[in-house]
Amino acid sequence: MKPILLYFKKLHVFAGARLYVNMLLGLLISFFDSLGILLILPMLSLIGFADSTVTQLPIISDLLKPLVSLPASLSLPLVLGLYVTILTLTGLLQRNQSVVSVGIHQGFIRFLRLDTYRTLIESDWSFFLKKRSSDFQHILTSELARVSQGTQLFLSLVQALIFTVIQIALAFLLSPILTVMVLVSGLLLAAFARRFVGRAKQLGNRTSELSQNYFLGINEHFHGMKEMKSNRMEQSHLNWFQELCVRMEQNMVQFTRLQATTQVYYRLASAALIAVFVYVSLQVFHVQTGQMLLIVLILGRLWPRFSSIQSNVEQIYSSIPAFNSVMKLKAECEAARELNLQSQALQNIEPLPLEEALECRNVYFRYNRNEGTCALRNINLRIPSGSLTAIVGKSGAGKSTLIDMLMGMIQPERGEVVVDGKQLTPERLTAFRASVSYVSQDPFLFHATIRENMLLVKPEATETEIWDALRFSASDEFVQQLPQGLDTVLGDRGIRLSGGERQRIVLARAILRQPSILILDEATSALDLENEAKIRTAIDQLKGKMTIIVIAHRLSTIRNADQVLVMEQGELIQQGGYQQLSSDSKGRFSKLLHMQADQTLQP
Ligand SMILES: Nc1ncnc2c1ncn2[C@@H]1O[C@H](COP(=O)(O)OP(=O)(O)OP(=O)(O)O)[C@@H](O)[C@H]1O
Repeated sequence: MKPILLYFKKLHVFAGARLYVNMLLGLLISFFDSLGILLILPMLSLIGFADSTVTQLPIISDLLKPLVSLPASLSLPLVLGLYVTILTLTGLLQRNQSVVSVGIHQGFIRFLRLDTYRTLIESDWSFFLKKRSSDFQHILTSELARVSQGTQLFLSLVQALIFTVIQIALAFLLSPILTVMVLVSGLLLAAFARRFVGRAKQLGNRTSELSQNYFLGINEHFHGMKEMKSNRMEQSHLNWFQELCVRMEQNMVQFTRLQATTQVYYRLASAALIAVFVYVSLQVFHVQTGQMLLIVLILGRLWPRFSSIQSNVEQIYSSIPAFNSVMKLKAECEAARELNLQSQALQNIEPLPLEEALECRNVYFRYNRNEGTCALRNINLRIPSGSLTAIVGKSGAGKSTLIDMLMGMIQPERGEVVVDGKQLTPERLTAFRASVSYVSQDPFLFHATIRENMLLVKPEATETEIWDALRFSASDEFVQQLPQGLDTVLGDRGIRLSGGERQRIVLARAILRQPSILILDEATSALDLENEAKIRTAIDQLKGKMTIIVIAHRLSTIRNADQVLVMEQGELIQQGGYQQLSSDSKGRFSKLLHMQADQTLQP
């Protein structure tokens, strides 16, 4: 229950006074509902269906007192009118409560989604490296929906308890002994049903686990659709999917069976109890018929409440695993927090441009601190401001890791990253990141127009600035030829660009931001020679205006680099000017150059 109470506290903070208005409405509804029941007996008595003992009942006699002085022809219409008024009032209150309740519920879902998503994106990059993206999707969709449902159920549980307490109080006024008898039976039944609650939690755990697998599976399948189709793996994927769906179905059926079973127990118990109750009341306590009728009426309405409270509790317990997974994710995010998007200070942070040099001093890094292998080992380098630096090396040598380190996306385990002579501390990170533009190996564009994609990084950019950036990346011509030019929608249901075209648009977007440091991770690998040459020339022209760091597989593209860093197995094994390194025939760089030359010459 602890996680639920925590979320209920959040609900309390979120809804504030509305929560109490909602409860007050519930209280009034229960009160009028009870009043409606109480009026049934005077009505029956006035019509002549019940004996005179009814009118002597404790509360009923009070209710009837003002009516006694009236002529008989007036009292019945008055009671009937009162009855209709009470039911109408209850209906109106119920309507208002539904509106208030749905407002609280929907608002709370929005609040939870936003709160979880914000905490997620405030985490640092290392956190995302350790996690599966499908787990985020699972928590943000399925688990959050269960959390919000659980909170809603908790709210209705509180409501049902208020109703029950009022009805019990009413029954107690009419007959304390009988009410205590019913209550003791109810408590015994609840104690017996406890094991069902435990089972409900178990099934809830399984629901979480299965839906996590479901998200992971479909995510992988749709990402790898091309591999799946080209390798004829459709059948094995379908088999996996089918098996999981069957398990999910069985889990839900088991939960429904559990709920149905407890409901049957409650129904049987209520029938048995009412029978015992009527027998004992009449034979042992010699209760008056009118009183008997009224108590049965109240209890008849109370028992379904007991069983719905039980069903609520089972559902709440089955959603506890979802509460736990959201809370676990939030705790992990908070431990990895690098930003506070709600802080006012963040809005006023100015970019920190590179004035002198970006350096690594004795930097070590491991992705997994429990393993011995270092992705970066004893890295010492200096990248002067305004220079063009190329990082080369075999696949897996540590080039991308080094770039992540230079951008402050990951933190050194030992050593330090230094910007203009000062350590890149978490406090300076946001300002530093604001002056870096990065183009990855796998360029990403949103499903939106080209203009929207460009404006994301610089909302105030003018049309001329956008076209200048596109010209820089040699993409102006093909964008002009698109049906709607800059307003062409990209992505799934828009124009699909080739890999090279995407790279060029993303490069234009990076340039539009006018960064102090431009980082290109194989950003021209998908381009044809002609476009690559154009971009190379454009980048060369940027030398001196901004600091450029490129990872290049095609070594011919980095001839104009001021400095080349050669990586191998996480170490920086060579560094120097292009000419200097290529003339060192024993060095790793000249070997890489020869290997590429041989590959190019091969038929
Ligand atoms: N998220 C990660 N978790 C664990 N290990 C990782 C992760 N990313 C990279 N590595 C490991 O770190 C090492 C360096 O990887 P990195 O991606 O930096 O190499 P690279 O030189 O950029 O390779 P490529 O040219 O193929 O992109 C590799 O051994 C890789 O397996």
